[in-house]
Amino acid sequence: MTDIGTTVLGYPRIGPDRELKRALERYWAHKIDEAALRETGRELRERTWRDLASAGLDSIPSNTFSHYDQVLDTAELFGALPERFTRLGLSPLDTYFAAARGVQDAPALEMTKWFDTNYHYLVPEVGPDTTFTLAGTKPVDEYREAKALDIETRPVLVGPVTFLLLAKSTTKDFRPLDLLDTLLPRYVELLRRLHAEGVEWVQLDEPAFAADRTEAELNALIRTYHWLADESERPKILVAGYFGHLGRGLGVLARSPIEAVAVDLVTDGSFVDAVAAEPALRDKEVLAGVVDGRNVWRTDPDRALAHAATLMGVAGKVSVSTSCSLLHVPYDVEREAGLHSRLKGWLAFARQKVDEVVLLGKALRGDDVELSSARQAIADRRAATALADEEVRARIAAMRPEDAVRAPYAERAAAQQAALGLPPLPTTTIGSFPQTTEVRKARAAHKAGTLDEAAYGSAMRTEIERVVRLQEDLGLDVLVHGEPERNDMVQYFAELLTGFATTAHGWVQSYGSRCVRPPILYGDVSRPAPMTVAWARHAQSLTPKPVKGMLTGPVTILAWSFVRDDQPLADTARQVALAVRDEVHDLEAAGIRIIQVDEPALRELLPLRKACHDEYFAWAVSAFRLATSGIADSTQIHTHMCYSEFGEVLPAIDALDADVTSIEAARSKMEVLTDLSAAGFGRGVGPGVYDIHSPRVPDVEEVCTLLRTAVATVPADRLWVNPDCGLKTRGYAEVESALRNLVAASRAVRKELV
Ligand SMILES: CN1c2c(nc(N)[nH]c2=O)NC[C@@H]1CNc1ccc(C(=O)N[C@@H](CCC(=O)N[C@@H](CCC(=O)N[C@@H](CCC(=O)O)C(=O)O)C(=O)O)C(=O)O)cc1
Ligand SMILES: N[C@@H](CCS)C(=O)O
Ligand SMILES: [Zn+2]
Repeated sequence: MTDIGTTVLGYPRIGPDRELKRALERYWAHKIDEAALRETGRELRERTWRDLASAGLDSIPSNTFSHYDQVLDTAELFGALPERFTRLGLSPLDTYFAAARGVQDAPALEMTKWFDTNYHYLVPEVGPDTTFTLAGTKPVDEYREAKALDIETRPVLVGPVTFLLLAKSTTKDFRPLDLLDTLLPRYVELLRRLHAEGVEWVQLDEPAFAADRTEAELNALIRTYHWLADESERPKILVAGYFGHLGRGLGVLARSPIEAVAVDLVTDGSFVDAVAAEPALRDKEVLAGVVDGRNVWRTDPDRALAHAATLMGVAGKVSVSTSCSLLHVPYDVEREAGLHSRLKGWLAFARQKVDEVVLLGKALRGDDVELSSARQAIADRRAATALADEEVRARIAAMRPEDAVRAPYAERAAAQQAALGLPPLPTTTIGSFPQTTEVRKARAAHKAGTLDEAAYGSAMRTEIERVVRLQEDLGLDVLVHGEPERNDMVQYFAELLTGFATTAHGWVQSYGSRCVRPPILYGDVSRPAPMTVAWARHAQSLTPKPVKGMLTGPVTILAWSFVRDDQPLADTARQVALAVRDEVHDLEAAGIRIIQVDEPALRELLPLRKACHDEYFAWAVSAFRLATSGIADSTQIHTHMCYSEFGEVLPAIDALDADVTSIEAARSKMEVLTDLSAAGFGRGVGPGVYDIHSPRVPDVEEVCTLLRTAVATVPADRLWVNPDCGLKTRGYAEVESALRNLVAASRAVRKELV
């Protein structure tokens, strides 16, 4: 009889009420000291471990807590923070935060998407001279902390190969993976320390192997786990591969002398067959990731048990687990009093998923457990979502290919220039202006019912007027209304579309202290009424300058929601696209001449495996085009992208056919422009010249330098001047100065043109 275990690969850490977010922001504002911040972290860890232990998991992860990001933690742990931070003379914690957030003379590390999720990690910087040392004790400390509570845990670490594959080289022609042999001895040192501490198991995360990998990278995986396993004074090693199937990585891990492998059996349902066919797993423990760590639907117990059962007899031991860390889902659906009870019955957040794992473990052991309520929930959801919105489906079916095509760009560009008469290097912003405490308080009061609709509307209109006047004063060419009415660029729309539900407490960490409440897309989507027109019309009524309408695109709405898993994403995307299209048409009818449809998640949703790229590009691009066509040539469509490396999606960015694309570029010093030009991109482009991730204010000369670089690559008549992204996370003082410098730089470089 195969032994059965239960575990999860990780857990949320921001706190059920975002306690860590509040403590971090208070610490950064010098309102609490380091001890108080650390105490908040300790309380959250204790709560998590106690919850997981009382739920009945056999193995409990630790070191899943972070003050900002687990990749940054790893860089710090191995003494790999760049010198520009370590030489500042700050405390270790402030050095860590300087790397995360930047300070005036030391720009932060780059931040980018954690695989295909909306979580962002900080990109380690390494070069040929990087030396690693075991500089910290965080995994040991957190293990000890749990042990003192009488809770045995399994420290979780970013695996060495994934760490190096995620790192960025500071030197041309140098591959971070070449540092493997200098990094592995430090991991060995850490394993020894953990062993000496009494740690029985350690988890090394290697999600990089859910993407296509070269022979050299697979060899690095082989080398790593032979090297680490060779150490005799070490805990047992579990390697976790998640966010998709492991491809050839599975065979490598199965043949490595490690003790356990965690596999994701949710993302690709067929992977279970490859795992079952892997003879080298017979002496290992396999963690069957059958509970979805990234979506919020209740697990189908029969499917999960069938998958786990397939592995019995194949592996030495099978444990029921989540497909990935639960970092990507909210804490507890029980708190969602406002959710419709029927929908709530279909959902499982992190706490419920732990119970699912425990229940499935018991069922697999042959215990007499009650599965009927889980089965009933699955059946009820199936029955309910089968009730389609026939009107939406009929509209989609009636759409013809020509409905998603605009006139050639040259014709549109001429019509737009005639209508708008903009100067070369026009200046604009990406949409949001700082979300002040007053704005958030007004929204909270409106939600609580203490500020009525009229008073809330009036407060937002006042804010819009303030933002319009500020932009006029700054001398920007294309204005925005500033998005004060939006809690979030996806949630706002989800609240106004049918087919979506939103939560009150469903916070998920996006990066550092920033969180989102991803909406739950459970049914067919339509737009009952205009969503942004009144705000845009109000802003436009205040100024003769063009005001850009501001929408979120279909791909991003899907990427930042919990999506239905009962139909192809492509079908859901078309429904959302049609709703956005309705809004685009209404904005145009209201006299808005420029409309921006943000698609910052275009890169994020790109499948990790190349074999799936073409299918993705086809539906993602056609959804955007469906959303942005059927309008006059003179109406200018903008799109915007950020927080990603764009290399692989450049052809798709081109295929979107937007008139202007604003794109994050400041930290990478305009590199993206060369890449775009090389990909044949020939429309308007606004490379970000102000890094909004940092409180740093760029000076005029710095922006001029970036613009001169840009003008050397892109003809000036196609070049726009804007920040990297929206300004909602920044404060007014820094934003005003930065935008003033941005406008001054644009004017200065304009003069150099001719
Ligand atoms: C642009 N990005 C976005 C991503 N994903 C999204 N879904 N949205 C994005 O904008 N991904 C990539 C990038 C980077 N990621 C983020 C993610 C999150 C933020 C951010 O600023 N988040 C805010 C929360 C936003 C929000 O929902 N605000 C609500 C609730 C505000 C609130 O906390 N209210 C208080 C009460 C009011 C008070 O007294 O102040 C409360 O509930 O306690 C709102 O405004 O109504 C964050 O703070 O984390 C940015 C980039
Ligand atoms: N229009 C949005 C885009 C963020 S990616 C904003 O400005 O916040
Ligand atoms: Zn952005």
